[in-house]
Amino acid sequence: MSVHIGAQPGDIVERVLLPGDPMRAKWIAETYLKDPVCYTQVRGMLGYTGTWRGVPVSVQGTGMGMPSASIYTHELINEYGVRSVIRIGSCGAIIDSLKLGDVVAAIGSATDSNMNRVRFDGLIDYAPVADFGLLRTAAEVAEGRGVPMRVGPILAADAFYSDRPDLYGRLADYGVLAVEMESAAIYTTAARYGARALTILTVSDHITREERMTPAEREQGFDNMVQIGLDTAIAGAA
Ligand SMILES: O=P(O)(O)O[C@H]1O[C@H](CO)[C@@H](O)[C@H]1O
Ligand SMILES: O=c1cc[nH]c(=O)[nH]1
Repeated sequence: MSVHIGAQPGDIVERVLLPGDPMRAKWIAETYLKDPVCYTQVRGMLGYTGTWRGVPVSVQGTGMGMPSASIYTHELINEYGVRSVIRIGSCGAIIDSLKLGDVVAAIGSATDSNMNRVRFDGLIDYAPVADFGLLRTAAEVAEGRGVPMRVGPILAADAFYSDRPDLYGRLADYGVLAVEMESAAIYTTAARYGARALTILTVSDHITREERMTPAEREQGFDNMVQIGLDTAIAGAA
């Protein structure tokens, strides 16, 4: 086992879905995967492996925020040989044209996190981006399913409760679609260790309209996103 994941070598397969919420990982495993096996309960951050359309897939909770997500992404890639990670999360819409339940894929992730400033000594504004192959596959899968999926940049924020909500409006002026809290760290960690990463999100809140899903909807109301994530994860392996 690694420091934060209680799995043995071989328990986790090379393609992993990453919800922030560990209870969403449990729901996905029990709802979509065949013969799911829970391989870790360390810190309550549940992880499962099963099969989707006959192909082995793992699903691992990451917790909230970039420090937590980067721990799980690092250990999955470096300790368990994971080659592709697809975050499936909730987000707050920044732009007006998104509504609750809409699906978003993050082509790139702006961030207020200090982690990459430390990495590059504050000299470079590193641009965390999605793997193009995964993004293209997800776009094709969404289209094939008839699910409109908005592709664009998002914000990965350290704070859920921001003291600077005025910045959301400015980000919208620059085409930033939505805010969540992990994508920049997952994209950066995957890039650093030669793995592929994508973030797909479902709009659970609207930042300016003050609309929001219930906690139960955030845990289990994401069918379109989950199935796009699963089909994208197994593309080429089926
Ligand atoms: O629904 P998840 O995947 O946890 O993602 C979003 O929800 C949490 C905040 O409520 C943060 O983790 C944010 O990124
Ligand atoms: O990080 C997040 C996730 C969902 N909704 C938000 O407003 N922020």
